[in-house]
Amino acid sequence: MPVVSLTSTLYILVLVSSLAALFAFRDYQRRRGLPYPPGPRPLPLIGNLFDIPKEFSWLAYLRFSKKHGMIYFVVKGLLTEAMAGDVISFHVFGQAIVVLNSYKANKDLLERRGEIYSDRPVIPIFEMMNWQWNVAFSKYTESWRLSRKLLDRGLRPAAIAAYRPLLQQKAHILLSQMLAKLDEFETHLNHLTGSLILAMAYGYEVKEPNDRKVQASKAFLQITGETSLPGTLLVNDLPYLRYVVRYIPDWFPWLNYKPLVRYGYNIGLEVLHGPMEFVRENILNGTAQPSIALENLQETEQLEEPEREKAEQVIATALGSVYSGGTDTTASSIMVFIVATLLRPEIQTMAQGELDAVTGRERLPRFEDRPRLPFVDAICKEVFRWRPVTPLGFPHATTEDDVYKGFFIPKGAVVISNVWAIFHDPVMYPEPDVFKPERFINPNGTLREDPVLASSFGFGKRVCPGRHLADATMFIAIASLLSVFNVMKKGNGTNGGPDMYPFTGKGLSAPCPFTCSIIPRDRRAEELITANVPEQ
Ligand code: HEM
Repeated sequence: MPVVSLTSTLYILVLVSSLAALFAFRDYQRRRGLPYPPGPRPLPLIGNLFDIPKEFSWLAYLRFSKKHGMIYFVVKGLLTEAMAGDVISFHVFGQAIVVLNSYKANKDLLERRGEIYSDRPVIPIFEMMNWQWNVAFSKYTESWRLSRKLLDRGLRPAAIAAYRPLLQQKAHILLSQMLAKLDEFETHLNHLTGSLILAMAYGYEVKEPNDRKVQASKAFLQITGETSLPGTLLVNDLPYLRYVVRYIPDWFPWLNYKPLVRYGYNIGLEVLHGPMEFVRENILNGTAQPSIALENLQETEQLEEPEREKAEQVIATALGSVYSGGTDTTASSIMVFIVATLLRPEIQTMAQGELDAVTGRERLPRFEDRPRLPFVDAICKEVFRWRPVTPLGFPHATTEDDVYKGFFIPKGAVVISNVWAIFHDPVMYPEPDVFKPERFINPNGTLREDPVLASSFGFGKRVCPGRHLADATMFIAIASLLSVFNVMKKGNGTNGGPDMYPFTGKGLSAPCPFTCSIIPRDRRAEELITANVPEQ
């Protein structure tokens, strides 16, 4: 007996080693001997599964990047370090993951070679929830192009400029809500960004602070953030698992995805169809308000079936993607501003001085004031840099084999932009962990433009279509808040360091719940708020 079992063991060993050697040989042939970008040594089969942490992976990627490629050189007699490990790679169950840690590598690949770097990886959990319709997760296909064209048209700078009165009105509502319930600032910020997108996209007016449509988009983005990155869910790293998970009993740990899939599936349907049904009903009743949906639906009227149905599907998917992707990102960025103000209160005083000089405290700030508010603008820029809410952007995928700096990047590789690494490079941004809007002010007091900051919104063909809206919303919300409110630490404690305000560490990085005092600056501020409450 023991002899038979020894023989079988030997057979298995020989088979496994031969298969491994065959795969290694075929992989070597495919790479034409070129190496993959540097990275930690993978273990057999599972690869680097345990090297990629489930939380704050941008920090781990930055560490690996330094470990695998810091170079040192002398500038003006000083020993200077720079990152050469700007492209690193990992393998998880045979899937190549390439992380781009510098602005240059992201521009070179995602933009200049955009034709082969603009796909999205298949994320099994999203397919299980039936979320492939979403523009952000869609493969690089013709239907993505159609939805994307609609979004680029509806959210282009000229279109956003036309929405300025609406943006100002929403900012004034924010101020009045803050005044009424000072402690509920997070709810008010979600209301601001959610109601703005729902009004623009569907002509839907949010009335309740906890409106169901706003909650649904928040839930959608939260699931996205918590499940999309490599290393967060086993089923994403080992896609074949999706075919067996339905047979796994509910009590089984790690692989019980059924509740998540059910929840995500329902939220997905709500986001995709809910607001569109609202618009269609209103068109029938003759009460539809101007919106991107209405404008596009009217254009489809002259089409015949099935073209008309297809066009309506493009509108629903494009707007469902905007509604699900644009709410929480902007609201979280304004929350970052509040945390930054708590850490550096003098920033608030400086910005208020600038605002008061422009408005004379006779009125609230407007978009036309922006050129005369460089410091407020610098605060918005520094918020994006200091704590980017999407520190790893959203993963791209390659559609062809490629070679960069002598390294092989295979077709189907997941490509991640480490925006955090770009924004925390001490050579480009000295003292990167300090919130310092001053870094964007020129010695003559004007605003210093920094093209690198655009990285907050991704790269190439998949760059965020909502970036102009996000930028405008951030400016008007921050300028309006600063002009009438003081943000202060609650109680009489010290302001502490950045660790006092922890951030979430999966996909989307937003401040964890915190308390603070947001109170009107004085009687004049209260009068300005109440005099500007829009009629609803
Ligand atoms: C502070 C606010 C925001 C940030 C930081 C942000 C960031 C991003 C990033 C990093 C991407 C991925 C880009 C890439 O793959 O290279 C993205 C994609 C996207 N964003 Fe935003 N975004 C914000 C606001 C918005 C808003 C307001 C909207 C809608 C009005 C929006 C809609 C989208 C959509 C639909 C995509 C998918 C694009 C595609 O795959 O073609 N985002 N965003």
